[in-house]
Amino acid sequence: MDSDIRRMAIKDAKVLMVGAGGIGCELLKTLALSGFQDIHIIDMDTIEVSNLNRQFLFRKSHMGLSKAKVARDAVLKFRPHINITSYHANVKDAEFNVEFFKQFNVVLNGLDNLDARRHVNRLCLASNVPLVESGTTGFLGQVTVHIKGKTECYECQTKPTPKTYPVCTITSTPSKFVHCIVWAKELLFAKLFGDKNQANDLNVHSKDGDSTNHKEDVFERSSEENFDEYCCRIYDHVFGYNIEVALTNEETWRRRKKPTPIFIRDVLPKIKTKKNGILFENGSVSALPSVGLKNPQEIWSIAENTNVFLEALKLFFEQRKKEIGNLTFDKDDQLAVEFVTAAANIRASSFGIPLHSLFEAKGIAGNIVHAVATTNAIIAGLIVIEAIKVLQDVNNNYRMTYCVEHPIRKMLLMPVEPFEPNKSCYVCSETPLLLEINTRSTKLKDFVEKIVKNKLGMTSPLIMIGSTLIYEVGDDLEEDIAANYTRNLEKVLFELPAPVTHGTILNVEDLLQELSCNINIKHREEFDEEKEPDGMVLSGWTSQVDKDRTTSSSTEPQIKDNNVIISKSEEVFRNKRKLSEISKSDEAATGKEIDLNDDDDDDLVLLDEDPGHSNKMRKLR
Ligand SMILES: Nc1ncnc2c1ncn2[C@@H]1O[C@H](COP(=O)(O)OP(=O)(O)OP(=O)(O)O)[C@@H](O)[C@H]1O
Ligand SMILES: [Zn+2]
Repeated sequence: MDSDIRRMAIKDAKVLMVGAGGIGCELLKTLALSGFQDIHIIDMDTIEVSNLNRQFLFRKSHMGLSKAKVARDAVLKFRPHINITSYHANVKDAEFNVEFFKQFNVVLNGLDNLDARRHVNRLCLASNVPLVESGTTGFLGQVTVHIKGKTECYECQTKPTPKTYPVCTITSTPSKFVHCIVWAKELLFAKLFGDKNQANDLNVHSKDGDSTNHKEDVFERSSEENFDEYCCRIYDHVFGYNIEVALTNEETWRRRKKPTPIFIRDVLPKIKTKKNGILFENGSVSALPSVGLKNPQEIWSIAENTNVFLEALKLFFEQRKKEIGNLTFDKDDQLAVEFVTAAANIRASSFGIPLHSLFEAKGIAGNIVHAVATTNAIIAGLIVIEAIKVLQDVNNNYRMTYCVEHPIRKMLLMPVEPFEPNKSCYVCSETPLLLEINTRSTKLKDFVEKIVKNKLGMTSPLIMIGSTLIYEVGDDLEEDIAANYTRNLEKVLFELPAPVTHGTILNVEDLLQELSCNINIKHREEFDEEKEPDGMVLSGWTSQVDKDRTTSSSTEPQIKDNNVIISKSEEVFRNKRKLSEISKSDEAATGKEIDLNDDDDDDLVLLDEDPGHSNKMRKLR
């Protein structure tokens, strides 16, 4: 009987899948094999070679084709009689509005970024369609269920920001290889190739507080300097001179191992002139061939790192001149990875930190967590289990399930009961927010960028003050109205047609997401540049970002990231949050605390599996 009900629920269901990547391919296959007959799938991407190792519905011949379409065709080959509709599009496109979402019984996410997840969450709330959300990071993964009014929504909990490091650790006292990587990409790379106007703490300060940056133009090449001379000078400055200056701060080294300055003359007694790097097939430049290196898994000697550093630096100036001034580190930029690896290794050597291979350094610099196909398969299976429960809607026994890397209570899959909606969540509970802002100096455009788009995640916002419409986004706006909005963007809040002052309530609405939110304005004259870099503070719904900002400096190097990693680290965090609650019962049973929230990401904590030693923990390095 039960199985009949289940079969009917599955057969009659119309489901929307968002994302046809690692999780999506597994999910589409599992849905089809479980008896689902009407599946719609949205993915904006085309197939790349890097997808083929785990997105098994795709073959080499599919490269460049739509993921959604190819996934559909592949599954129809073994389930020809079911309906699969594919959309090669961004889920944030206007066609996927509330009306579109309403036709589905459940929405299943297999996405890789926060932005799209938040958007789908809002559309599911607005259309009252249950959402099964998922994510994986290597061996870790999770499936969560979000049902309007019954469970927390995807945004009820604040999201953590990527891990940051104290400025002084990066600039003066690195103790781990990751500190050298952050220094190499966020400071050195940024200084040499990035936006010159950005704050950059590359130069250390001597004991009298004087910066080593005597000459403003220490990183500029002078007209009489050739490239080889310039590269050597930069090398000696950052690895030699700067370290010598740092050593004058005796207090710093009282309890620490002193670093060793490294000058070119110590590493490469005779500098040979080398030929230029060669162009890779895909057009990217590499310094490796000309310095006689090819194995990315090998750890280079300090002389080899020096050669790579000098060659890469030269190649940037000779062959990628046009990009200089606009570059930010990108893990897919071969030359940038080579430069950062070499620079990080030379610095690591100076500080007595073990060196790493290009492959390892790239992983650390790009925050790459290698995908594990089995985790995606397990997560896809769990999504289908939860989707079936949602469709049957019998006894509300939904579970948030976390896939962990090491057994906890001998379990690798940890089911947790869902939480209730957070009453102060501005997304599902529509609670008002408070914005402290200088209404006399802040322009509307700053409010739109920093608050409406970045913080509130709105894509098609409309801003009202009382009954006055002051800003709106839309393709079909009449010319004079659009021009009026553009003028408003340049106005200070106080000067808008309906002036924003202390006590004003702004209404911000996203028409596509059907989300509306009231923001109470509190005028404030001064903001701390370091702690409140936005020059405005949104509260009521406290985001992790705000919390972190108040404790760290604005110039603090951050592991900035692509969406993949932000969303993935967030999933790890969510795992930890829920698991820390599970750990409470373990704590009671074992009398020991399970340190799942251990901040030091080098330490893994594992319960001893031997029942005789069940209250023991091992700390793995
Ligand atoms: N806004 C969006 N609209 C539609 N599809 C999206 C959107 N954002 C992300 N996706 C899709 O979600 C999928 C996520 O899959 P996955 O995490 O495996 O990433 P990937 O891009 O395939 O692989 P990787 O990033 O690991 O190289 C991708 O296929 C991506 O195109
Ligand atoms: Zn919520």
